[in-house]
Amino acid sequence: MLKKVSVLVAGSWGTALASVLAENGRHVLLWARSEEQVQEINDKHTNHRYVKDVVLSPLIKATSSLQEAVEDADAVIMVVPSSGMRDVASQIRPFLKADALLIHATKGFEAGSLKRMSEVMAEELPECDPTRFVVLSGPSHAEEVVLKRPTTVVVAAQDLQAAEAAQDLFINGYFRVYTNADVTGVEVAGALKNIIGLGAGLTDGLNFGDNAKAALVTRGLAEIARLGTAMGANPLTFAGLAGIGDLIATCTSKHSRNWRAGNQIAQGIPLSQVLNDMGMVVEGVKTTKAAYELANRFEVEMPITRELHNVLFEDKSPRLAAMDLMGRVRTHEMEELPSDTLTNGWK
Ligand SMILES: NC(=O)C1=CN([C@@H]2O[C@H](COP(=O)(O)OP(=O)(O)OC[C@H]3O[C@@H](n4cnc5c(N)ncnc54)[C@H](O)[C@@H]3O)[C@@H](O)[C@H]2O)C=CC1
Ligand SMILES: O=C(CO)COP(=O)(O)O
Repeated sequence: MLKKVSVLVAGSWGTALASVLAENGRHVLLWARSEEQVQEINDKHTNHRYVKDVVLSPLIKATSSLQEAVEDADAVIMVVPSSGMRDVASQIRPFLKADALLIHATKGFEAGSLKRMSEVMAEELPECDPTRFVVLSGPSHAEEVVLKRPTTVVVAAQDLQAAEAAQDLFINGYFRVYTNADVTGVEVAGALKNIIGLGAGLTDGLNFGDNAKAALVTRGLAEIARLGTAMGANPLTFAGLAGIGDLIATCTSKHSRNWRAGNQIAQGIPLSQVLNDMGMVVEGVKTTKAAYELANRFEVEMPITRELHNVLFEDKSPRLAAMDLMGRVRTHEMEELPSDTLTNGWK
């Protein structure tokens, strides 16, 4: 029985996941970095900056002490931005029980090392069994989850019992949780969909229309699956919730910070201002850089990622990037399949 459950940290997604746990009758300890936020959550049962107009369950209590949050916890849910994962994982190491169920719901890679979040956790938490690390991902905007709108996610772990323990912890009538064994695929899909979400915001901002967005999502999925497979993922994972599911949610929703960032860039607003004004994490920007580097490392063709990289970091005009994408050398739709499969049907 998982008695003490903690969520790190009290941003949008951490607060939404804490709400699901509270709905399931769990007492949740939510780590917040500022005393003001702790007081707001404990006294007013709100977390206004991150989840507007929502009254939180009294079962959610906040603390600013990582030690208090993690000590004796049976399950710890890590929902820090990817840029903070290593630091927070190293800080909790002295307090974390080695057999605690460790779940992360972060969508990104570590900048520089290009490591997946579970790899970063494994390095910083060597006492814990990495086969029991769980990643939770899928189409799930915090804004809808706190309103108890029907949502589906996937939890992946190498160890089936760990995945099922995470499934038991979160599943309820509005939050349906599926299991999967493909940790790499679920992590890669969750991180890379944000790049395409940014691209969808750009596409919509440039009024390119529905055909262009459908193309972006479909060809985006193709390059996500290409890199993911090269990194060891099961290609089928990309047809699931963490793959096409989250692409649909991110590319079609105005809740998406990545979509909104892309949309603002299309209006000519500088990236630094977009990020500053958002006041919340836009993982897709750093992930575009990481994926561009991963594509080079694994020698995988990722044209959308490359063009977006050039728009974000090389000052390329989004219209020129779109023209260059459309003008690429002609190719087969399933170019990554073995050549005998490609010619099949034409013989
Ligand atoms: N918001 C959403 O709907 C969803 C978000 N996610 C993912 O969850 C992760 C967190 O995102 P959100 O909660 O949405 O972000 P957010 O911007 O709403 O909140 C971020 C939180 O992280 C804290 N923080 C920032 N830097 C930190 C650091 N270095 N160390 C510790 N804490 C730090 C902030 O104080 C804030 O509480 C991201 O990887 C995101 O992609 C995943 C699914 C849904
Ligand atoms: O991951 C998300 C929905 O599944 C949230 O997307 P954004 O970070 O773009 O808001």
